[in-house]
Amino acid sequence: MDGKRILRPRKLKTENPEHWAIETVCDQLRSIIAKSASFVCGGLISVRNDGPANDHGLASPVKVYWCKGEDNPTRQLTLPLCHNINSKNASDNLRHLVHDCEPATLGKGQEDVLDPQYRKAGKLDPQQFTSSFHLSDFQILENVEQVLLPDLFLGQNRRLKAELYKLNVYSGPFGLFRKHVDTPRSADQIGSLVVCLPSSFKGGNLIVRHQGKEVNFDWSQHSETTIQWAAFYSDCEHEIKPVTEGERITLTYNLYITKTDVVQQAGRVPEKLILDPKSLSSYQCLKETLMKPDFLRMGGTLGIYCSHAYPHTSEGFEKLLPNALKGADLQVFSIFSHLGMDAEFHPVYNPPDSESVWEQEEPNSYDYQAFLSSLPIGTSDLDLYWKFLLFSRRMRGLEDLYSYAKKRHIDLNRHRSREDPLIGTNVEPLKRFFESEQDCSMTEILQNCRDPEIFPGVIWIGLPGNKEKDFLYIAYGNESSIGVYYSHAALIVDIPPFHVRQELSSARAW
Ligand SMILES: O=C(O)CCC(=O)C(=O)O
Ligand SMILES: [Fe+2]
Repeated sequence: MDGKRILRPRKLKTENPEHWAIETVCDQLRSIIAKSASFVCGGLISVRNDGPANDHGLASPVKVYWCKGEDNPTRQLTLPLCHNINSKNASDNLRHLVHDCEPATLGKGQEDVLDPQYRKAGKLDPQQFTSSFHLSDFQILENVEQVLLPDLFLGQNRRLKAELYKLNVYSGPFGLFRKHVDTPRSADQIGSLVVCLPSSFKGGNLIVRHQGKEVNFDWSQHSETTIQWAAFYSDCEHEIKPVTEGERITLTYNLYITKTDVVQQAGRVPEKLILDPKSLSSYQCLKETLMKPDFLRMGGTLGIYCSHAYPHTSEGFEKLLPNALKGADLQVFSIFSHLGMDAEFHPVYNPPDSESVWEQEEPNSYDYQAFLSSLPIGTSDLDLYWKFLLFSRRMRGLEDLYSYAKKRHIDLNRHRSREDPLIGTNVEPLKRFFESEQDCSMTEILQNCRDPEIFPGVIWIGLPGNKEKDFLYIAYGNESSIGVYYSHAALIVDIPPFHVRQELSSARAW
């Protein structure tokens, strides 16, 4: 599929208010996804000049202790350097720290490789060092939770857990880390946190990007006297520009989501910190649209491509939903849930384009007439056909539309456009080596391996950006092949018909 094309709701031939209202809600959703949610945050803590740490949020100088191996002495360095009694010793210790670090690797595919053109830095593993810096002294995780893990629906109780990952030193004049995305270590990893210790350097900006937006952290100016930090979702691309002078010394942490139990009262999010989805500006816009009778009067389905990447084919990911949702995806999910509508996370498969079964059909055209003749309502009106689909969803929900068609031998496949994605029934772990014995087409392999569902008439919003390996296959036959099939992630939202929305709005006080 052409990734650059904007997927708009299919334009029907007649211009009517219903189609106009669909366009409006799609634009609103696109703008929620494009602008509103945050993907990164950061802060600064000044180090006190002297005297004991006071309660004005100032930090004590940071002591770092490290030992390169059993035969080596344990060394200590206090940062900022000016806090050491003997400045000559301090500079020596800083040199020792730089020297004792091993070259830092980077993840390429499944491997960790050394490539100084791409990453030039030193590292110590957590078992080789300790420090007097503790995130909890400055409530850094609580701050990060407010931005990256806002509690948008009551009872959610998700929290962040940080695991110290490395100490890194990026030294001038060539220390850098080019554009990359951090390798998630497990299904519950949601972000990365970097804490820059007080040590003078120039350059070394950290730039974090997500969907065309970027945040540039220039820590050089206050590098000598402050601790500076940044946290971001792990799927955001980021880079460290070259350090031109000095030593940029960081502690990096992996951030994981955890769900606190109600029993663990201490871990509960205080009620005052739970954001009300109604306070989001996008909530108002959506609510107004949903109250318009012209918008999907008979109900319908939206397929909203996720804005962030998820390890949705990692073992155990399904259990983390919806807690694992990030940024704009969380906002979309919370708003619809709050309005009483079903929003579900599903893997989505883009059709194997080259398939002859789809090639036969004109792109973008449904074989309405053929389908209509197989329908009990016996009408040839396009709009009624459309409404029939929506109506059957109203009656029995999405899943039943599929089994309805199956029972009556209605081949939905024939009525889909070549471009329509297929929706995976469940979030499932990566399937390794599905074997197909004869000459199987890609469609058959996909269908046998995952059995995704075909829903004509889903209104797709956004772009299928991030993809995950979904299954690996070997197809035997005349021309045997081996390959990987990817899936995207989307939120599938069932929009009830207008009269049900009216009931929901009064029952739930929208
Ligand atoms: O030091 C930083 O600012 C970011 C470090 C980083 O991207 C990493 O360790 O993967
Ligand atoms: Fe990184």
